[in-house]
Amino acid sequence: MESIVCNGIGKIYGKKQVLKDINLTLEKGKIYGLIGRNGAGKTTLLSIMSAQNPASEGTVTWNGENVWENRKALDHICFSRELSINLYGSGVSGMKVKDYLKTASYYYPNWDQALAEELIKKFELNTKQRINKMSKGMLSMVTIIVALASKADFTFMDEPVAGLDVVMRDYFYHKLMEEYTETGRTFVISTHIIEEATDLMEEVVMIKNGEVLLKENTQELLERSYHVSGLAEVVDQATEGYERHHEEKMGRSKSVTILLEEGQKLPEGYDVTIQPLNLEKLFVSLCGMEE
Ligand SMILES: Nc1ncnc2c1ncn2[C@@H]1O[C@H](COP(=O)(O)OP(=O)(O)OP(=O)(O)O)[C@@H](O)[C@H]1O
Repeated sequence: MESIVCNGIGKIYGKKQVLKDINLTLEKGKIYGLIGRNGAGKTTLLSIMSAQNPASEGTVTWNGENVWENRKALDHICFSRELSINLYGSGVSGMKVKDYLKTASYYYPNWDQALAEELIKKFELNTKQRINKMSKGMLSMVTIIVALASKADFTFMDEPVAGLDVVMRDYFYHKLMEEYTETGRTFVISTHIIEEATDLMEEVVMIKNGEVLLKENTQELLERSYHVSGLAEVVDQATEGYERHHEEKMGRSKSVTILLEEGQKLPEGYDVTIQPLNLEKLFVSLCGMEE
């Protein structure tokens, strides 16, 4: 089975360790959601997995081959980087969209020009416009076109919907699913708009402070995540022995998030309210601010 494997990836910038011992396997034919707070290390990880940035420690392999400076492996991997103010001053910023897309078409051996043109039309992009004259949403559209038209087996997208209006976000999710269903490519999508994208994610990879906090089938994760609230002492009794997170106290009441472990059932016989959590709320529970 085609896969990308991160083996003990670490990244240090100056004195700061931004990724620590990342061990991750990405399988062919899945959509992964990569979520983490600002600065958690998502972009750094995607750039290392696509060999755009060297790791300080560890290796990334595609089908067992190190991806670093490996043209054969990189033909199968696309990281369509966010076009942003960061690129201003670089060669890319003054480019016309059509020239940027032409460069991408040379780079990716399976480039699908018909798909690129379909997306250009749907997004109503003027391809004669220069990158540095585009709005944030338009820049996202260009990165989406490169990602989808690359037809790379492993395609990474960093906040692809940033700046897109709700109509365009909806179109993107639809097009992504269509592409995924037709081709069985693997997508890794980092996003801060978690709720909207939950249904797309077969697996969720949560990054916290440069480490993988969890990697799990999204549905299974949600089926074991609950919010328990009520009188503080009753909540404490009801949740004893469970994996607990994010306790919040309000006067005599409290709430806590519990994650059921294998074989564990929900607490019974206590006067508490138990509600399932959505992915966004679970994320806040696991990665939110410390009390
Ligand atoms: N080129 C760089 N030089 C120094 N530090 C960097 C560099 N790139 C990223 N960092 C630092 O690495 C850490 C992780 O950044 P990264 O961009 O990977 O996070 P992220 O999870 O993608 O965040 P966001 O959601 O805000 O985009 C941050 O502390 C950031 O300041």
